[in-house]
Amino acid sequence: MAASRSLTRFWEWGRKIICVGRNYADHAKELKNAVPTEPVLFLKPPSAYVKEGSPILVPAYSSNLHHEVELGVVIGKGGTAIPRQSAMDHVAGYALCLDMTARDTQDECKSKGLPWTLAKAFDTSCPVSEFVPKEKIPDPGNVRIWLKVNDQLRQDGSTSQMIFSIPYLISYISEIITLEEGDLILTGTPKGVSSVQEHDELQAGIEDIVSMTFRVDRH
Ligand SMILES: CC(=O)CC(=O)C(=O)O
Ligand SMILES: [Mg+2]
Repeated sequence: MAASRSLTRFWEWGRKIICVGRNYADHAKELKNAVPTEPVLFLKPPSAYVKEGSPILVPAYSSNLHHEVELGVVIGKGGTAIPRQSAMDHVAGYALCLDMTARDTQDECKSKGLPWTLAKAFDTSCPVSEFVPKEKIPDPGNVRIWLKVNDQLRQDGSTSQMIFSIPYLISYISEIITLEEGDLILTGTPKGVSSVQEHDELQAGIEDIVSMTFRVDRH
């Protein structure tokens, strides 16, 4: 008999990680990107997951690895073309996530018109916290997410600043990509992204609901 799986360990399910870019106007502006009128989507593979206790690895080809703290939405019930009105019924819970980004590689990909895979999808590019059940965040559209590097606050934003709301994103994404139980949606980062170096310590949290700590290492 197959062992039953629990969404509290969603990162073990091997499901999709769907990321939304430029969902905060202040971050789009700090990188001199246009504020989008439609969600910008990209993917990470499940091999991008890393949990506390293991390091975030700087890819050998990058010398400018950035942190991006983001609220992650864990899908509990799959669907295609999910209406916005019932989108939150598909959410099992949340996780605090980092969308680690090789910014120098991303800039090069952008200038050559190439996809962002090398910049965004490498092993350990998606550090995640423990699973946060839905009931613990009654209003995911208005929570503080923050990140410190070596005890210095770098990112401190509220999900109320998102351009596209969580129900809108679930509905929009599911029109294009069928959502499955165990999928994770990264909802974009607020301003304050910056470089991390080998041996840095990253601490991040969703208010005082959940926090996590990671060390940075080199391949
Ligand atoms: C410019 C980016 O890397 C977009 C992104 O991931 C974001 O969160 O915004
Ligand atoms: Mg991001």
